[in-house]
Amino acid sequence: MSVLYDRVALIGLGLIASSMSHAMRRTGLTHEITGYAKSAETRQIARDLGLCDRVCDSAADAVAGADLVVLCVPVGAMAAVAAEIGPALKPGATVSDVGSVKRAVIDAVAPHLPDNVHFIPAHPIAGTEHSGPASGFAELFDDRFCIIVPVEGSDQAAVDQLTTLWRGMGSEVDVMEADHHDLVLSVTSHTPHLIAYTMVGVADDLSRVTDSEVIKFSAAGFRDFTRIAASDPVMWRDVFLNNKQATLQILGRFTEELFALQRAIRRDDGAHLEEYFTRTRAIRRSIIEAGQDTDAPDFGRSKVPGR
Ligand SMILES: NC(=O)c1ccc[n+]([C@@H]2O[C@H](COP(=O)([O-])OP(=O)(O)OC[C@H]3O[C@@H](n4cnc5c(N)ncnc54)[C@H](O)[C@@H]3O)[C@@H](O)[C@H]2O)c1
Ligand SMILES: O=C(O)C(=O)C[C@]1(C(=O)O)C=C[C@@H](O)C=C1
Repeated sequence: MSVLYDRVALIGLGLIASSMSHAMRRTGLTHEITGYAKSAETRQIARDLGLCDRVCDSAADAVAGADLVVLCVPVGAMAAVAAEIGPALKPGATVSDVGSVKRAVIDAVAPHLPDNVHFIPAHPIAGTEHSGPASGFAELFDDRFCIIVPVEGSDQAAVDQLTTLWRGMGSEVDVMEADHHDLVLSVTSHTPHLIAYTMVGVADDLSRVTDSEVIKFSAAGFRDFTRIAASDPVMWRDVFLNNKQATLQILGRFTEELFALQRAIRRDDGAHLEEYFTRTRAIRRSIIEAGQDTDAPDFGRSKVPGR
């Protein structure tokens, strides 16, 4: 594949940025990668790993002269980063992000960007429970979706170039409107994470009662929950605070269904339970048939070499 952007700046050097760096280098999508992260410790780890061609000590230095700038920081940090880089951006550059929430990121970032850059938000639907500069790997985005969320007036040529980059990193690209993205992701990603956090929290409370039998005898279902609930606390705090409306809407639906199942159990209503579980089993099967279940059969992706 040929070079798509001469210089790419990655702001925030965690799981997603480090995976992007590996994925871009895998097929030579850029000549130079610069990077910046808030903590000096992270910047040093990134230097030791050779994650970027240059790790800079300020975000403004990292973006100077970059043709593509990708904000890879927690959603709650996007506004401050955009304010810092705004005056240093190269005219004509594309600014994108990888935040898990789109409407709040657009509202936070857009006001800080000059008119002469292209702002094209994006969200790779790929991740793991690990974080930090050492957690990335080149295959993270392979056969996963990346959703591009063009804003009003987005330049089509710039959108096409970013689409080609994500395809070059292994992803399939789809386009969505921001509010729709946030509702869909609250169903498929955000609320499931909250439920996993809750279930593991309940088990942790219980383990004090049962003298850690919950941990000792944890079955496959619970282990899957623990993987999800090990995800980065700051990232997920920011996801929920910035996708409040959709999360509360889906949680409302979730608790209604939970109460209905609770009532079915109390009333010995086996028919309701069996009908419900038959319906949900069909969803799992349709995901597998659509080829979206790239994680099965292990627990997540913890067996990927080097992680
Ligand atoms: N982890 C996932 O599964 C996943 C998947 C898709 C998208 N995302 C999104 O990608 C973004 C990054 O997530 P990640 O998993 O790579 O997180 P991470 O915790 O691995 O990395 C975040 C990085 O941002 C840096 N950072 C934090 N605040 C900063 C600031 N103010 N200025 C500069 N750097 C700062 C941290 O030092 C760290 O290097 C988030 O917005 C997240 O919602 C995550
Ligand atoms: O596999 C995981 O660990 C993930 O949770 C990744 C996952 C998700 O699928 O929900 C999490 C957050 C994102 O924004 C995108 C992907």
